Amino acid sequence: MGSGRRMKRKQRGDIELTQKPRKEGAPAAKKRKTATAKADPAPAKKQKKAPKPALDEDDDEFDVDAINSDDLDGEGEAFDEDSVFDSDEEEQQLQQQKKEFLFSDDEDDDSDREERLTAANIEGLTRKLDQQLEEEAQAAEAELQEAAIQTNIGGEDVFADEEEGAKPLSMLAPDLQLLRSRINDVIRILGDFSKLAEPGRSRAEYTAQVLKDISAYYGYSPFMAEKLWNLFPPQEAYAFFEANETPRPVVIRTNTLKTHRRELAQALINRGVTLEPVGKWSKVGLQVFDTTVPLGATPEYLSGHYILQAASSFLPVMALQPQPNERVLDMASAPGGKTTYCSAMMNNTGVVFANDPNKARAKGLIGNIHRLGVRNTIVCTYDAKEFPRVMGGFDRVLLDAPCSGTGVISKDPSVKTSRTEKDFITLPHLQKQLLLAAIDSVNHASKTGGVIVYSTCSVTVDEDESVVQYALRKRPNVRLVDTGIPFGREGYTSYMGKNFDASLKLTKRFFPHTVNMDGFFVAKFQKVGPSPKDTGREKVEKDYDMEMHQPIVDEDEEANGAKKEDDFGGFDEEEDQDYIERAKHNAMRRRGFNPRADSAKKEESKKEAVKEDVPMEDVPKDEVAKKEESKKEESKKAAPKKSASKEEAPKEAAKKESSKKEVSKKGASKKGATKKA
Ligand SMILES: C[S@@+](CC[C@H](N)C(=O)[O-])C[C@H]1O[C@@H](n2cnc3c(N)ncnc32)[C@H](O)[C@@H]1O
Repeated sequence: MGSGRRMKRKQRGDIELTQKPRKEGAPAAKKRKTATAKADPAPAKKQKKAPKPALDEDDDEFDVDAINSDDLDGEGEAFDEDSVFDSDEEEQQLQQQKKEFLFSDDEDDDSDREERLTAANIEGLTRKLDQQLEEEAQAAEAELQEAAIQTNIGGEDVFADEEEGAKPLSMLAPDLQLLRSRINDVIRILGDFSKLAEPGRSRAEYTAQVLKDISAYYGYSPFMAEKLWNLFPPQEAYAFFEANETPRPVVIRTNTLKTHRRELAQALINRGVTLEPVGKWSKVGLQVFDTTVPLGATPEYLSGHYILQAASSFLPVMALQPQPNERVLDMASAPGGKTTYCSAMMNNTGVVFANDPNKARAKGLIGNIHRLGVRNTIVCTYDAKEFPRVMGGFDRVLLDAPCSGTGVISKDPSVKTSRTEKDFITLPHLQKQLLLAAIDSVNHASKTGGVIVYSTCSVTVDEDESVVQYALRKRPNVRLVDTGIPFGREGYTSYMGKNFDASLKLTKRFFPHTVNMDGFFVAKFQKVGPSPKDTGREKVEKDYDMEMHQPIVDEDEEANGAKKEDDFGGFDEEEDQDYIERAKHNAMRRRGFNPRADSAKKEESKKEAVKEDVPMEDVPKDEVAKKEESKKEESKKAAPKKSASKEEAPKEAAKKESSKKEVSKKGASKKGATKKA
C-alpha cells in the first residue's frame, strides 16, 4: 500500500488521541504489527483492518513506515513503526471494544470505575468501523492499480522530465499521481542520501525539487512550503503535509457547570451520536465518531451542556490550571472556548476577565458565556497591550495569542497561500508585546498562582520559541515551568542555527501528524518577582494585595441598612454619600478593580476641577479659597477687555443673571422636594 493512503488511514484511526479501549493491564504490545509489514507487505486488505484508536499517553509518534523506516534525525526521536494492525489482533481488539467502554477517568468520585457502553453506541461504533474498513479496502484496490500504471517516473531519476527536453511538470496541469510519486522518491533519497542520491546531485537540488512538488501537490505557496518543511526532517515534513489534508476528529467539551460527562455521553448516544472519551488526559472531552443529529442544535447543546471545541484547545487551560476564587485574565478570549473552560474549572467562582478587542468576535464570546451558564466573567474589549495599565495583579493570565494559524491548516487551507514573510515579522512582534503585557499583569506574590500561559495554534518557531525566548530575556522575573500536559513534544532548544534557553524544552508542541490534534504550542511561566523596570506596576500588585486582605462588607446588608433608615427620611445625597462611596468601593473590589486606583484618579480630577470651572461643592474648601483668589485676580486683569466690547457685555451679563436664577430655582425646588418627603 502506498504511503499516502496508509497515512490517511492512520490519521483516521491509528494515530488517535483516544484512550485505548482495552482492559487496564492488558498488554499494550497486542495492538500493533511491526516492520515486517514494510519488508513483506501483506495483502492490502489484511493490513488495512482495525483502525481502532489506540494511543497511550506517551504515544506522541506517528507511522512513517510508509515513507521510510529510518529513525528521525536530530532529536533522537523515532517514528512509530508498529502502527499496522494484525487482523487477528484487531478482531480481538474489536471484540474487546464491544465489551468495554471505559469512562474510567470520569470526573466523578468513582473515577476509575469501568462503565459499559450502551448497546446503541457499540452498534454505532461498529457500523462506523465497518464502513471505514470498506473504504480502506477500496482505497487499497485503487492504489494497487495506481502502482501498476506508474511507469514514467520511477526509481531515483527524479530530475528526468526536466532534463530530457520534455515540458517541465510545473508548466502542465499538475499530474497529481506523478507529483506524489516523485515526492515519495525524493523523500526516500533524502532519508539515505549517500546511498541513494544520483552522483553529482546535491541535497539542495533534491530539496528544491521536492519543495516545488509539495507546493504544486498540496497547494502551498513556495514560501509557506519551505517555512513548514524546515521544521522537520524530510520524512516527518511529509507526514505533516499529509496530515494537513485530513480533518481532525470532532471533539466536544462537557460543561461541568451543568452536567457530568457520563450523563452527557448517555444523552447524546440516545440521540444517535457515536462517541467515546477523548483520552485519559481529559476528564471532560468526548470524541464524536458519527452522528445522526447536528451537534450544534441538540437540546443538550442549546442548554449549554457542551461546547464544540478542538482537543488542542483544552491544553492551554489545562496548563493554566485556574483555581476557584482566583482572579484570572484571558487576554485574547473570543469566542470563549478557553474562557468558559476556565470558569468551569473555577466552578463559577472568582472572576475571569475575558478580553478581546474584536467586538464582532466578542459577541460570540458573550453568547457562549450565556449559553454555558458562566457567571464569573467580565467581558472587555481592550487591545491587550494596554494591560496592565488597565488593571493588573491577576493570579493567572492566559494569552492564547493571535497567530498565523499554521497549526490549523486542515481547518483553514487558505493559510497555505495567504501568509507572507511579512506576517512572520508582524505577528511575532505583536505576540512579544502581548506576552510582556501578560507577564506584567500577573501578581508575582499571588498565594495560589503567579502563572502565565502562552499558546498559539501555529507551529512556526518565530511565533513560539522565539517569542518565549524574547520574554525570558526581557523579563528575568519569570521562568518556564512544566506545562503538566502528559503528551506532546518538547519545544525546540535550537533551530536553524539559533540557540534558545535550555528551559525551552519545558514548552510543548503538538502536531497534527503525531497526536491527531491541531498544531499547537503551549508555554507555562511562573512569575517569581515583580516586573523590574516598572515600579508603578509593583505598586498595583501591592495595592491589590492590601485590598484583597480587607474583609468585603456585604453590599446588600449595607443597602438594606441604609434603606431602613431611609424609609421616611428622604434621600439626602450628602448624608448618603458615604454609603454610596463604600458600596461602589466594594462593588469594584468584587469585580476585580482596584478602588484605590479609582480614588487616585478622583484626586487627580479634583485637582483638574480646580483648573476647570466646576461646581464649588465638589472642590475641597482650601482649594475653593485658592480658586476664589485666582478668580479675583483674573477678573481684575480682564476688566479693561470687557469694557472694550461694549455691545457684548450687556448680553453676557443678562445671560449670567438668568442662569443664576435658573440655578437658584433648581436649588429651591430640590430643597422643597426634600422637605416634602
Ligand atoms: C486564537 S484567537 C483566541 C481564541 C480564544 N482564546 C478561544 O479559545 O476561543 C486570538 C484572538 O486574539 C484576538 N486579538 C487580536 N489582536 C489582539 C490584541 N491586540 N489584544 C487582544 N486580543 C487580540 C483576536 O480577536 C482573536 O479573537
